Amino acid sequence: MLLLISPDGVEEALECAKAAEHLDIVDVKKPDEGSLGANYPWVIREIRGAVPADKPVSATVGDVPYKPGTVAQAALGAAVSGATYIKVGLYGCTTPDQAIEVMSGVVRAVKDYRPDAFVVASGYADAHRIGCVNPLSLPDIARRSGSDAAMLDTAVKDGSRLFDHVPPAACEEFVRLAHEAGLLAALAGSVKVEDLATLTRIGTDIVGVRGAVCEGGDRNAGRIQPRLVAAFRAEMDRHAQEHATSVAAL
Ligand SMILES: O=C[C@H](O)COP(=O)(O)O
Repeated sequence: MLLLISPDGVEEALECAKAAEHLDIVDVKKPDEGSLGANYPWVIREIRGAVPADKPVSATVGDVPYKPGTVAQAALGAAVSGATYIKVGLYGCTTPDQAIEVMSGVVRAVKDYRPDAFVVASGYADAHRIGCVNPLSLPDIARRSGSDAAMLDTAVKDGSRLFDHVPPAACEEFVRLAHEAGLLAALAGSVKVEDLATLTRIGTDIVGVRGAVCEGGDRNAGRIQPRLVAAFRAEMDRHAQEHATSVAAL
């Protein structure tokens, strides 16, 4: 399982750089603009320069409206700024067809510019609270739009977590559908260390965190701490090993 960490700007990205050996993807966002809030192009550029070259930089394009042209142009902006993972939160899409239209535009805009870029179609585990597409429709939306991964995060950061809205069995189904479609499955949403056993067991490819690696577990007031990133990674590795041992024993 890959570890994606979301700093809110250059200062925190530098903290991530200190813990670079423990993480896999640095995900630029602007949390005060929403769960997948987009940051400025120059921030993405600066973070790309600050993070070791072998670590991919991801950028969120925002909690986007159903405006395919606008979103495609914004996604290209993120790619031009140096992000190679482009994450789109399909906040304003109420039907799978709308979401496919938005993601198809993103895929074309980004891959025409950089064919090896990795496009992530993200929905929300708490979609029922905001009226957007159903979480389990994301793998099909990602597949039909030519995206590379399907993701879930939570839209409302009020302390409720991924499994509060999409229980483990449904997350397992999400991962299964993503894999069946040839995609990676990414899961996030106030994920904590105690969720790692389940996320590992169900075959999650990427886990995204912020709060869990911030001081005091506070994604807003706390800052990302390299020692918490290292500790989170150690737990991930421990669970991966335990899981491999239990599978081998079957
Ligand atoms: O993409 C990952 C998100 O930033 C997760 O943030 P969170 O762990 O604070 O919910």
